[in-house]
Amino acid sequence: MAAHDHLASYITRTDSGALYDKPGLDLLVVQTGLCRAVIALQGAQVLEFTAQGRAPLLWLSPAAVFEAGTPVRGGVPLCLPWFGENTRDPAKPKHGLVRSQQWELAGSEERADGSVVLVFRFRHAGDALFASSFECELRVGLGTALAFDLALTNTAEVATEYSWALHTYFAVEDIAGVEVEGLSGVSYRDKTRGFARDVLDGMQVFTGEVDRVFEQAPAQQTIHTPNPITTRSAGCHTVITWNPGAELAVTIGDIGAHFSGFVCVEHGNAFANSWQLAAGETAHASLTLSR
Ligand SMILES: O=P(O)(O)OC[C@H]1O[C@@H](O)[C@H](O)[C@@H](O)[C@@H]1O
Repeated sequence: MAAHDHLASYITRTDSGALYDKPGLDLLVVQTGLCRAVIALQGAQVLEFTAQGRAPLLWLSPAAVFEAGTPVRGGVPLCLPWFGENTRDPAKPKHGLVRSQQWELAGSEERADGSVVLVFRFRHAGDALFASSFECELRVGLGTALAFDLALTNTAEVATEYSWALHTYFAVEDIAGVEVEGLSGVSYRDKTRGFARDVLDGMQVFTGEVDRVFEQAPAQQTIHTPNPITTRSAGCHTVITWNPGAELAVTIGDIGAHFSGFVCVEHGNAFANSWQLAAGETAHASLTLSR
């Protein structure tokens, strides 16, 4: 594994000023024979991924804000240690704390197939936002597909509940034509109807605001849009489908009229699938995305 202070030749350090003309965040650009990726050290958030000869996988909002402590709209933010509103204290930030904090690049590895893996670490000491201490390792695999391996360790002395999701924004031609296959027959909670329960019959389509949490979801989905996208997961039992639709999007500063260019199909463990980790326990999950 290459030490983080001697970057491998395929990694370039840059910042959001140089890449997006919006200074504020440190970025890594990875360029290999198989792909190009841009990753923010804040949140270990992959912002762009394009496999050689393929269409870009991810959507990064043209209106994204690049400021320390502000989540970047697009790519693959990791929401953790809680997903969505904090149920015990709704005044706390939505989607936890790791997406808006700096991570450490702990190393990188090259695989025989030409793919590379960047290893990111984050340690939380335990504070008023989240009492238990924990450690996360996120391994980001960059090859013909984009792959994530998450290891979360509860380093606190008490058992703790964690909910989380890799909140992927996929680039689509037009949300109105998108169909997500692989969730038919699965029970979901509909956030647009007070988390009422329902069961999806057929494809998930997006004819307005969609905000659904599928529990006990299957391990594979296909997102039908020009250049379809495949998602495969292991150990992720919750899938969230989200697009705000035109009306709500105008109230979200970093989305606005751009809402039709993305669909969020998020993978993790939340609600009934949240992780209960004993003191010292580590849990693992993985996700592979390709187009
Ligand atoms: O604006 P945020 O905090 O990134 O959240 C975006 C969306 O994330 C989704 O996962 C939630 O289900 C939505 O309810 C939420 O609006």
